[in-house]
Formats: sequence, structure tokens, C-alpha cells
Amino acid sequence: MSDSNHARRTAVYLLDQVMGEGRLLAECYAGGVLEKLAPEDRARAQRLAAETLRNLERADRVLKKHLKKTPPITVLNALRLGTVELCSGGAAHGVVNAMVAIVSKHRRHGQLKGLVNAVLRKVAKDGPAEWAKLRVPRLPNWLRKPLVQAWGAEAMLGMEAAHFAGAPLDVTAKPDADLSALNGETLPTGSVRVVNARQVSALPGYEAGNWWIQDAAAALPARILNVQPGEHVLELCAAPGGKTMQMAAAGAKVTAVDVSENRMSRLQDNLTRTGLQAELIVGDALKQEGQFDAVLLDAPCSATGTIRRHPDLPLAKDGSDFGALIELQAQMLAHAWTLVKPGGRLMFCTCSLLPDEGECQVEDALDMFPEMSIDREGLRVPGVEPDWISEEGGLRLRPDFWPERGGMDGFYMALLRKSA
Ligand SMILES: C[S@@+](CC[C@H](N)C(=O)[O-])C[C@H]1O[C@@H](n2cnc3c(N)ncnc32)[C@H](O)[C@@H]1O
Repeated sequence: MSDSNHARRTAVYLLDQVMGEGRLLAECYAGGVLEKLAPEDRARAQRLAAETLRNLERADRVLKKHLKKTPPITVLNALRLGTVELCSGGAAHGVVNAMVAIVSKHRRHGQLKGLVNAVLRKVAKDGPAEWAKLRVPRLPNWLRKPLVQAWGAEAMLGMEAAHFAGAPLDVTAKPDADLSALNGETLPTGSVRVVNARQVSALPGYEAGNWWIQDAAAALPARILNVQPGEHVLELCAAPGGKTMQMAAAGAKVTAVDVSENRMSRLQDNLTRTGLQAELIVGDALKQEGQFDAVLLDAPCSATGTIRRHPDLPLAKDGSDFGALIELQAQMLAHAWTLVKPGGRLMFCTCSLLPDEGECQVEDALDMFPEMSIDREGLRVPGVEPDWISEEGGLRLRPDFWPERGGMDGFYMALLRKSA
């Protein structure tokens, strides 16, 4: 049976994990946090946690004037969740009582239920009027600073507006599929954007495997690589398989490698649902061997291009693990290059906004490998605008692009050719 307090209590726990333990929501979900919840409470807990994180800066501004000192993290998170609910139209009585009940059951901080009651009553009175006037939340400085340096202050504000707005649902169709029943907008790059999608598995064509979820930006690396029927393609870091499915649907013989068994089983499920085929290898990209017509490397990265869908990321992380990722990307790019046949091509991409994980990696590789060249012309597929092409010849995509259409993920990609 559904229980709205169970969903709220779980949302507070998720906020504690992100803000207190530096864990990502996806890690919490994979750890089974939601397993005991009814399906509707599961969706509600996820939505409440995500909305609170998206609005964290605003909730803290509203709360600041009602708090003399900062309460323990879990009490603060209950106040933040209550504030976001109250300021987004939640019924005052229900929200205040629920948050008081949650805090009163806390082993160590139960006595702070009076504080929660008093503060949230004040928020219920003044918060909603103030809410609309608050600025769009900014990224924390550890990430904001390098992004302003890379793209400028105005672009940063555009990206923050896109993060705040969240992401629509984009899908990629099998070549022969008719998606008209989805009533989506066909984007200039060919993806279909569905607005106000609720339960994905209930949408027309999902069960039949006619399409899969894939952000419009994430669909471009495989489009640009443009694999041909019969070509043997290696995809490194492939799961959960959006790009694998694009290339298999184009008729290529795809070998997909990923180190995560869990994520590979999702790739297998995706292939089964769509009726597509690929050879799957659970293993380390750096240990793969062979020679391929084309290689696609979607390297592990900071994922800073996906903040619209993952508002927890800038709050759980502090950038301290990015150096190791940048090093790993360089190793993977160099190894992937050894697997490309003479005359073949490599698509290098990351869902990052940081030039260190995109432009700089490719500049270094072009310096290191004399037989490597970058193909600017190959980037000119439908919908790609000329000013998205960067100085070294890669494609830089940002969440503030297509503002009138609802944005896109941040991504970087480069098409690298090996001389014959
Ligand atoms: C950006 S995601 C890939 C997304 C995927 N290409 C898609 O389009 O659905 C990066 C992936 O790299 C995988 N990974 C990380 N380290 C790896 C390694 N050493 N070898 C192979 N895969 C690795 C992760 O498990 C993760 O699935």
C-alpha cells in the first residue's frame, strides 16, 4: 500500500546520502534503497529527492532567516524537503505534520521536532511568495569556476537555467519504426522529444522495442561515426547500450565491451527488447585486442554534461576524483587507437562539460599519433550547427544549446581517422 510518509522518509534518507556521504542517487538506487517501497512511493521518493536537490540553494535561502544555527544534516534535509514542497504548492498542514512525524522518530534528533514544526510553519506563511523571486540555483564553485573559465559567464547562466529546467525525454528510433503515436517533436538531429512523458514503459512502441531512451546529444556520436552494414565495430564502455543499439540497427557487426556486469545485463535487456544483436564482453577496455573498421569509445568521465537529469552530481561530488578519470581517458584513447585498422576511424566521446575531458584529450592525442587526423567534415550531419564545432575540430555540445526546444546534454565528440 502506498504511504506518502514512507516516500518522504526515503527522500530525506537519499538527501542525507548525497549531502552527508557524497553518494550519488544512482549508487543509492543500485544499493536497493527503494526496494521495500510500493512502485508509486518509489517514484515519489525519487521525484522529491531530485526536486529538493535541484532547488537546494533556494530552500537554503528561505530557511536561513528562520534558523539561528545549522541543525544536524538529517533535520536540515527534512526542512529542505518540507520547504520545497511548501513552496511548490504543497498543503501546509499535511507537509508540516509529515516532516514533524519523520523527525520525531529519529533516534538521536527526535527532540528537534518542535524546531521543525516552528520553522516550517513560518515557511508555509512567507516562503511561497518569496520563492518565485529567488534566482536560478548556481553550481557550486568547484565546478562553476572551471566552467565559467571555459565557456564564459553568460553561457554558464544559460547552462544553470537548463539544469534547473530539467531534461525532456528523448528517444532514438529503429530505422524502420513509426513513432507518430508518441506525439513527440522530431528534432533537427533526428531524435524524437516527448514532452510530459510519465511512465516510459507505458508509451506506445516501448514494449515492441521500436525505440530506446537516449538524449539527443548522446545520439550524435554513433550518427557521426556512420557505421555501414557489415562493418566490424568495437564499442568500448558500452553499457547500457544506447550507442550499441544505434550501430546494431544500422547493420554493423558490433562487439560491445563494458567492465560492469550489472550495466551489461541492462544492455542485454535492451537488445532483447529491441530485437537487435551484438556480441557482449564484460571486461576491461584496456585489455581488449583485435583490429576493427571502427571503434567507438564513450569514456568514463565526470558526467557533468548530465546535470539536468542528475542534480545530485554537483552536490555529492567535489571534483577530487576527476584527475584519475582524465588520466584513464587518456589511456583508453591511446589503447582504442591501437585497435583501429589502418584507414579506419575512432569516435572518442564523453558526456562532460570540462575541456580536460574532451578538447584537451583530443589535442594531446593528435600531437602523440602522427597517423591520426581529425575529420571536421564528418561532423556535418543534419542538425549540427557550424558554431558547435570547436577549434581542434571536435563537436562541443552544451545544455544551453537549443534553449527554445528544451536544451540537450553536454557532450564532446571527435571523429579521428587513421591513415591507410
Ligand atoms: C558513459 S558510460 C557509457 C554509456 C554507453 N556508451 C551508452 O551510450 O549507453 C561509461 C561506461 O564505462 C564503463 N567503464 C568504466 N571503466 C571501464 C573499463 N576500464 N573498461 C570498460 N568499461 C568501463 C562503465 O561501466 C560505464 O558503463
